[in-house]
Amino acid sequence: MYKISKQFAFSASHILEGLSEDHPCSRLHGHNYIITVHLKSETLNEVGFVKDYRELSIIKEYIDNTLDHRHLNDVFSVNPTAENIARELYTIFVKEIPQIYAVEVCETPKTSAIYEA
Ligand SMILES: Nc1nc2c(c(=O)[nH]1)N=C([C@H](O)[C@H](O)COP(=O)(O)OP(=O)(O)OP(=O)(O)O)CN2
Ligand SMILES: [Zn+2]
Repeated sequence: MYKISKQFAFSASHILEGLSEDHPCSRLHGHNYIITVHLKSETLNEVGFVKDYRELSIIKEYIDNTLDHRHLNDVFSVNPTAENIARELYTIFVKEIPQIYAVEVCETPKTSAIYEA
């Protein structure tokens, strides 16, 4: 099995619902998000790629147009936790790029949430 990944970055704000009032994440705040998209394939194409990294530009377009410098509570119909964002993005991206098997969302350099199909 071959596995590749590519990272994308965006900045956005959010408020997490359902937390106690004294939880800092219940207040408006922002992150410099890093999204890692993971792809896998049992075979390579004629060039030797799972998929050309450059063909992942549709993900960058989606992130730039839909997520960057947005308030994520306005973008997603679910609470914008890292876990929920990872699953939502997986569901959107896999329709265009079926080799995607997981999406990882990092809100800080120390935290990571992965949704894997
Ligand atoms: N399982 C999850 N836990 C938390 C999420 C999440 O999406 N999933 N989100 C948050 C906050 O939005 C934000 O990520 C803050 O996280 P935290 O680790 O508390 O960030 P800090 O930089 O403040 O952490 P330090 O420990 O002070 O470095 C919270 N939890
Ligand atoms: Zn947060």
